Parts: sequence; structure tokens; C-alpha cells
Amino acid sequence: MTEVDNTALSVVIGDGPWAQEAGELADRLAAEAVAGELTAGNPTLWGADAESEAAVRLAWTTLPKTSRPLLGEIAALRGELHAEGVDRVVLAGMGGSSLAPEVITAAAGVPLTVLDTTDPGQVADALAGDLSRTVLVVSSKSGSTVETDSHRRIFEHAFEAAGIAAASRIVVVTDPESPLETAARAAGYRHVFRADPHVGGRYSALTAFGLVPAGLAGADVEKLLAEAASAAPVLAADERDNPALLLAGALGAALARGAEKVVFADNDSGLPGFADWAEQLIAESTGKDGTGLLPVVVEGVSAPNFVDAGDDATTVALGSPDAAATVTVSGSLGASFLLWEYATAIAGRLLGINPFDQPDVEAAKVAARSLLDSPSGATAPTPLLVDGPVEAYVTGSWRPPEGAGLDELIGAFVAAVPEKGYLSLQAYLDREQDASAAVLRRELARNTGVQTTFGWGPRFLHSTGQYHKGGHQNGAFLQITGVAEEDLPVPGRPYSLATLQLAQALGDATVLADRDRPVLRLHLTDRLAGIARLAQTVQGVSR
Ligand SMILES: O=P(O)(O)OC[C@H]1O[C@H](O)[C@H](O)[C@@H](O)[C@@H]1O
Repeated sequence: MTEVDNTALSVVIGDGPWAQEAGELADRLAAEAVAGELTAGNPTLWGADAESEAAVRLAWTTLPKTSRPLLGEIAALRGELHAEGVDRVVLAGMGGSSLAPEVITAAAGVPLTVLDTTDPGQVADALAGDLSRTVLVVSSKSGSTVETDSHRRIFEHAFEAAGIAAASRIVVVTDPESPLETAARAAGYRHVFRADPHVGGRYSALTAFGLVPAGLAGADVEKLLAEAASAAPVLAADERDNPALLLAGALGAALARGAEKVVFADNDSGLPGFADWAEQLIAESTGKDGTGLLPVVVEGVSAPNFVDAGDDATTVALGSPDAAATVTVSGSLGASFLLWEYATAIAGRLLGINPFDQPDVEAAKVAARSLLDSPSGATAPTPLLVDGPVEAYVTGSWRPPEGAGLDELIGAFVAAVPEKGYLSLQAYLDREQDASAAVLRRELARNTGVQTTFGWGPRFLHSTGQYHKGGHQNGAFLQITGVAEEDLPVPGRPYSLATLQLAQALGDATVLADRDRPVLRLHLTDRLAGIARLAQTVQGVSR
């Protein structure tokens, strides 16, 4: 057993040759002074190709100190808003602009409504809250993300329609001089927080992107920075007992042995949703150039894919140890953010990739945009089959057997997953109202033994989307879309949310099919009945 423990953090890995290799890698990283060089901002650690990007992406190591001036600004704004009776916080932001505040507020037990969806019903539910008490935080590093821009337009319109001065209720977090900053200044929005442009989205938990929405919602963000500050010297140390070096060594050694999946299970960590944050960090940072680590987030340590993980997977328990876990990681939230950032960036060096770019994310955005620009392209073709509330469509070259019914279709699709590949379930639905769709992951994993990921679309496009297109090409992609009972127009844009949502699903399907991956789309003409039908069908699927 190799163990690194200090007051803030603990990383424990199991026994055996793999663990020995992980320890040797940690020793090598310490000898190469990688942690110290990273903390000092050395951009050459990932090779010449990554150097120019790394040069403007390393400011996150010092955030526990450099973010402190934000605390007063956030507290002052919260105080002003509360004095006006505004105490409900809605956050519009995708990927790195919402995953951290979601975890911070969940851990603190304070409410935050997160909009990282194009589902009209889910957005309508957020609009149905008490607008007279609502502030909308619009977070986007680039300032040009279509989902976030749509939410801003919809809320601005809704505030005005409710007789509320929209500008006084919109707070922006963005990089200096982004299109969003320009729009915010022009409209006179309440407050613009300029984020540190030398930190990438998925490393931005301790910047304004994490702190502003969480702090406005009432989380103790000063404590969060203090937790990170207490871990910072440990993580910067070029010593074998630096937990980030051991964790990076473990990930690197596992991948070298063919364990390309990292299966995460929460085990009383006290940090609900942390794995969803780590999922984006790891998938987008490493999933490129045909390699990488695929995070598989499961329901708990007794879930399928964790208890029965094969040699293509490393099991990570967050919180307490478990017999089925090969790695156990625990620590405070602030320290954990920094630990995983260090470990992922350093694992990137071991993998020989640039952990700061996301070269394949754009392709799906371009495909969705072109469908929106030529609406006829977004018209659904004739379904392959109709089974009650479920219609099936395929994109690309994969085809089920002629005349297959729904059960046979799903069975054939699962059979198309290559040996040691994975199945990716992607639900472009309402993650509140259609939450039961998530149960399909566990059932498919249990019945097939195939490593199975689950993501809400389009949220996952900003998380595991990079890996699916850029990482190991051994996935099969099962999309679930659904009829929208109500739709919402996007003010000032020629499309509605439902049109955008479908274009995102179809656009990503095209990009995956272009990479020769099997893609099946199941469209629910009645969402609840459709989910129930699928739940019943997957019971009979095996492999
Ligand atoms: O913050 P934004 O610029 O709106 O970007 C939101 C997300 O967009 C893209 O999908 C990137 O791949 C993510 O890393 C990023 O977090």
C-alpha cells in the first residue's frame, strides 16, 4: 500500500506491480521537479507543441492567494442584492463555467439553479421561479457559448416582461474584452467580473467562475480558498509524498497497462457532484490524439462498472476506502480541486499530450450551427422503427439487422461496442423532470458488463464530448432525444431552444459517425412513457 496523507488531502493506492509502477513514476516526477516547475509557470513541461498554449494557462496554481481580492467584491454585491430582496441565484454557464459552482453550492447545502441545458422545459421551470427575487449570473470565459447566450436573452426578456429592470438583475463573469463583456457594458448590466484569462475553463474552479455564483448563493468561498491555500505548498513540493505526483503516477501507470477508463464512485466524500467536475477536467484535458482517460461516473461503490471493473479500468473512490476501489482520494473541497488539477496536468505530461486544449469540441458546435443555418437539414428523416413512444434513427454506417424490433435493435447496438470499448448514453432531455433516464446507465452496465457513461446533452458536450471525438475510438453512442411539450423562442435569434437542442444532438451524431463510430438515436414522442419503455427493454439486453 502506498499512502500519502496530510491534514488536507489523502491519496491511497492499492498493492501490486501497478502500484509499484505508479510509485516509480511519482519518484521520477519528483526528481524532474515537475510540481515546482508547474507552480513556477514553466510552459515547456508538455513539449514544444503545447508551449504557446501552456504559457497562458498556468495561473491556476496560485489562485488560493490571487483570488482573495474577489471575496470582498462578491460579499458586497451579495449584501446589496439581499438588501433589495434578491436572494435566488440562477447560473447560466456550460462546462467549466458551471460545474465547479454546482459542486461548491451542493457541498455547502445552499441552493443554486444551474442552467447548462437547451431543454425548453428545464429552462421554463427556472423561469417559473420567483423572478422578483432572482439574479442571473451569466458565466462564459469565451463570451460566445450559444447555450449561455440563449439563456441570457431569454431571462433578459422575461425580466422585462415581468416589469423588472433586467440590467439590474444580470451579473456577468467573463474574460476581459470578450463579446459578453462588450454586450454587458452596452446593456449596463449590474456587475461584470473580469476573470483571469490565464486560466482555462476546466481549471477555473477557484477563479471568479467558481467563486462568484457560489458566493452570491451563500457558500463560504473564503473557506474554500483557505482549504486550497493549505494544500498549495504540499502540491507544489517536489517530493515523493506530494499526493498529486502519486495520483498522476497512478493514472499514468494505469493507462500504460491499458486501463483507459477511470471509474469514479462517491463514497461519503461530502462533496456531491465532485466526480462530474473531475469528469470534465480529465476527459477534456487528456482525451485527444487517440489516447486519454475516460471518466465513468457511477452511482456508488457497489454500482456495476465499479464492483466488476475489468483490467481496462481504474476504480477511484472519493471519500472513504472500499474493497472494490484501487485508488481512494479524500480531502476538503478547496484542496481537492487543486489536487486533481495538478494531477491531471501532470498526467498530461506522462501521456505526452497538451492538457490545456480541446481540439475536437468545436466540430460538434460547427455541425450544430450548420444545421441551424439550413433548417431543412434538421428535419428528422423517416424512423428506422417506431415502438410505441420510441422512434429509432441511425446516423452513419452502423445498421441493425433487417426488421429488428426495439429489443433486438438495442441488443445489436450493444454488440457493436468493441472489446474493451465503452457505451455512451447521451440524454438530450430535462435533467430534473426526466431524471429517471439516468437509471438506464446502471441497468445497461449491469446487464452487459460494458463500461457505460451517462451524460445530459448538451452538458456533456462540454465535458466528455472532447474524449468521445479525440480519445480512444472504441465507443458506441446511444442518444436519447424527446419531444418538447413547450418550446421557448430565443429572443433576437432565428431558432427556439427545442430547435437548438435537436441540432446539437444531430450535429454531434454527424461528427461521431464521421469518425466511423456507431450512433443510434432513440427519440421519445412521450418522454415518460418512452423512458419507461426503454427501462423495460434494457432489462432484456445482454452481451
Ligand atoms: O466558458 P465558456 O467559454 O462559455 O465555455 C464553456 C465550455 O465550452 C467548451 O465546450 C469548452 O470545451 C469547455 O472547456 C468550456 O468549459
